[in-house]
Amino acid sequence: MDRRQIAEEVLAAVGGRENVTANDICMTRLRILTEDPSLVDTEQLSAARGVLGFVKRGENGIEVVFGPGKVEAVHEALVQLTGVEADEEIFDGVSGAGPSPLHVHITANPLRDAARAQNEAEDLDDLTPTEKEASVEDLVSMLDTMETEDAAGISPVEEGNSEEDEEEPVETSARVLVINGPNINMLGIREPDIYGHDSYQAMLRICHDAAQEAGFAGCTCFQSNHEGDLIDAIQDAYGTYAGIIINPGAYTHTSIAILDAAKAVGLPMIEVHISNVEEREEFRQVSYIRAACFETIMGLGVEGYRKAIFDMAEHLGL
Ligand SMILES: O=C1C[C@@](O)(C(=O)O)C[C@@H](O)[C@@H]1O
Repeated sequence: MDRRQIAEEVLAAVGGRENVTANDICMTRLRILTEDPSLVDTEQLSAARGVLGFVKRGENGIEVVFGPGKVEAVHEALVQLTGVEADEEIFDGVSGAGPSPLHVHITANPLRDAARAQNEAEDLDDLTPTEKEASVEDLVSMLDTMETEDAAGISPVEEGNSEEDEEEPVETSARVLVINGPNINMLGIREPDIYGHDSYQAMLRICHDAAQEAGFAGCTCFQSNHEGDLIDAIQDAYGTYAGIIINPGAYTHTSIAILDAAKAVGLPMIEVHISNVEEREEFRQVSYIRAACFETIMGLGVEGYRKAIFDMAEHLGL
């Protein structure tokens, strides 16, 4: 991703460099004040590469959402292109509307398509509680058959590091991806003395519930017995998910390629193992993925996924 090209695309969408009167960044957002807000083309903005969504602030302000770790580079390029230095007080005194709902641009990929399907189906507000239950169940089984359960999504979450963020919390669209490697789909059947009696379905339910309780907008569970599929899932998560919970199964101990994919996308990751691998065979003592994870949870059975999701939410400031 060429940061300068992205900054140029963003600038073109907000009415050109002359239309930018001030700018700043926070964790995942590029903040821009425009001279003439009517020149902002939100469709064009949504289509700009790397842009996950935008939030309008007051009359003239707009926050453009990028994945974590991307916004600084784009901001740097934007400052160079506009010659307008960052101003931390950019939105001080911006009156009027609080943040508008987050508009999200989603480009095609299988996980996102699953997300979109669920997002549409997840519009449960006008259903009765029983209908809601039923819809969630239907959805879970539908997405399970695709080896993907649950919502996928969109943007990372930002930390409320400014005063007005604390006053006007933006509803998050942060979604978490749970990736499981080979044989995890055999939970409940597979060596129950080591992995317990809880089924894979039970684990999916834990993830789904935990994600909802922890404040995520959704959760996708993906399982594959194939290394390349796991790598694809990690790559597809880029720009879509706020964080990844991963149990690579036996690939934990062998796969440099999965580690490389994790490092490539740079998303916050937690490594989970159902069993306590530290107390097992010598060959399980190596974990390649650990180098890309900020936390490892092991030996808690399927409950480890719940902890991971809550820890991820805390890490993201949800
Ligand atoms: O498949 C698995 C499951 C595992 O990752 C766990 O969750 O405990 C531990 C791995 O060593 C093993 O190969």
